[in-house]
This record gives sequence, structure tokens and C-alpha cells, in this order.
Amino acid sequence: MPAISVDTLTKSYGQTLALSDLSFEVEEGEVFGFLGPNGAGKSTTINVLLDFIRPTAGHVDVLELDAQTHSREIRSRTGVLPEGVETYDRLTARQHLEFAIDSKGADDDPEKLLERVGLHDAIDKKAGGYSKGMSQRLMLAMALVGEPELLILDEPSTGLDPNGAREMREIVREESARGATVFFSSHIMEQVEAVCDRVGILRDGEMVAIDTVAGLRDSVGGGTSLRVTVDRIDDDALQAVRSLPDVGSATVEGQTPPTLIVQVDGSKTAVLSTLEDHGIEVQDFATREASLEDVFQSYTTDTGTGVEAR
Ligand SMILES: Nc1ncnc2c1ncn2[C@@H]1O[C@H](COP(=O)(O)OP(=O)(O)OP(=O)(O)O)[C@@H](O)[C@H]1O
Repeated sequence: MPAISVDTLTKSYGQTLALSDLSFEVEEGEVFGFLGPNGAGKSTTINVLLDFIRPTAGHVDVLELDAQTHSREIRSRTGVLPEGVETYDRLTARQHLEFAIDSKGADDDPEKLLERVGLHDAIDKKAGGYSKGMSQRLMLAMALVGEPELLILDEPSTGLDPNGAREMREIVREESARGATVFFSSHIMEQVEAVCDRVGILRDGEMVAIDTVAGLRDSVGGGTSLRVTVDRIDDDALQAVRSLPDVGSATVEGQTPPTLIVQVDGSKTAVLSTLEDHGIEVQDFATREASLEDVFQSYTTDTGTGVEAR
């Protein structure tokens, strides 16, 4: 049973087409990573799920309810960590939590929730004095109120240090273990890679890929990334590398010296010899397993090859 079902969703802001015929589903109990570069439409999608904005066309169900006509019930069963921090300067963490618990009709213990997010020491301090990371932790504690069936986290790692980011991942895992569905937008690949069952990559308002992390890696070439430092590069040589049967994508990173990042499934020597056939000197090369970062790059930059067309 899908927890979120987005069907041919289109949203225009005047002349700007933010979402174009977007369709996807998030299964109940799944941790779903929603990735995309700035301006791809992630926040717009989240705002439609919560009925903060209305679609231009299409239909969205959340927890099997129509997102537009049942938004109150959906919000009462959903925990939301919105983009940007919206704490009240004059209220303490405890007061924020009491407010959230009251408005959801829940009976959580504010102290326990703040302990979970590592903010227990600041429980009676006013949020006006909080760092960005502390405010983010507070917002996460508020999202957890009432053991929601669905958690919608918009860029949850914003402002968190590495410890905070790790704790956030642990909380996502715990929430998933108790059966919650987690929908989580990010452009931080490591976060997504570490916790998500499936990932959708949004680009210019369209879903360009949706799969498990392993599946996405395979789709860009068997999971190996070859990094080749060359003395120079030209379009002919780049195209020749891209047309090799085992190459998923090839991008140029940096110019002094130029470095090619090639997703390759199979023979790496073919890449090196193709470059040399074009009179290009290979100065250095290294291979590593493709990270989700490589996958993201190949789906969201124009310099990748036709993975989008697959
Ligand atoms: N209120 C608005 N009015 C006009 N255009 C908007 C509005 N909100 C978003 N847009 C446009 O819609 C597109 C999608 O924006 P959106 O904020 O949904 O992307 P995003 O993927 O969340 O980006 P980011 O990662 O930067 O938060 C962008 O082109 C943006 O400029």
C-alpha cells in the first residue's frame, strides 16, 4: 500500500514550470530519499503533499487520503521537518514541544523527545539563543511528536555537524523500525545513501531516476568510477569515450589539469586507450566504486551521457 502516491502532478508558478507530470509512489514503511539539485522542485512537491500549495494539475494521495481535501487529517498523522528553521525566539525547547504535543493531541514526554535529539541540556533555554544545529534538532523533536505514521523531512541535515547528522540518521532508522514511512529530501548524498531504501532523483520538475541505491549505481555503469587525469581534453575524445559500450557517463571535472570522471562497467583499459588514440596523454588514473554522488552527477548534469534516456 503506498503511503504517498503522486499522479501526473504539474505545478506552475506563473511562467515557471516547477513540476511537470510527476508520478511516483512511496511504499508504506519505506525510507525514501528525494534528491535533486537546487530548484528541481523538491520543496514544491513537499508543499503539495501537505497542501501548503495547490497543484496546477494532477492528483496526490497521502496515507491513502486526498492531499487537498483531507489535509488536516494528513497533517495530524504526519511529522514534518520543514525547510528552513522556524522556531520562536522567546519560547524554550520544552515550550515548543508542549505546544506541538498539545496541537497533535499527543501525550509524549518533552524531556524524552529532547533527549532523543540531543537537546536535553538546553530544554529550558529560549530558542532565540540556539545555534542553527540546535534549532534543527528542536524542529526534528517536534516532527517526532505523536509517533507519526509518516515523517516528511525537508533537508533534515541543514546546520547539523557530523555528530548531529549521524544522530539524525539513527533517528530515521529508529522511526523506520517502528513502522513509520520516511520521506526525506536532500542534496547530501551520504545521508541518503546511508538510510534510504529507495531514492528518487528529481531534475527540472521530472523524476529522472527512481530505484534502490544499488540499482541506481548499476544504471550508471556497474558501480565503478574511473578518475583520469589528462594533459588536455577535447570534444572528439570525450564523445569517443562516451560511445564506448561499457561507459555509462563521462564528465570533465576541473581544467588544471583536466580530470575525467567516467562511470564504467567492464574494461577500463578501453577508456585509457581511446584517450591515447586521440593524442591525449593520461597522466594518472584511479578507480573506486561509484558513490551516489557520481550517480547524482550523471543524472543531473548535461555532461553525462544518455542515462536519462534509458
Ligand atoms: N513561490 C514561488 N514563486 C515562483 N517560483 C517558485 C516559487 N517556489 C518555487 N519556485 C520555482 O519553482 C522551481 C522549483 O523550486 P523548489 O523550491 O520546489 O525546488 P527545490 O528542489 O526545493 O530547490 P532547493 O534545493 O533549492 O530547495 C524553481 O524554479 C523555483 O524558482
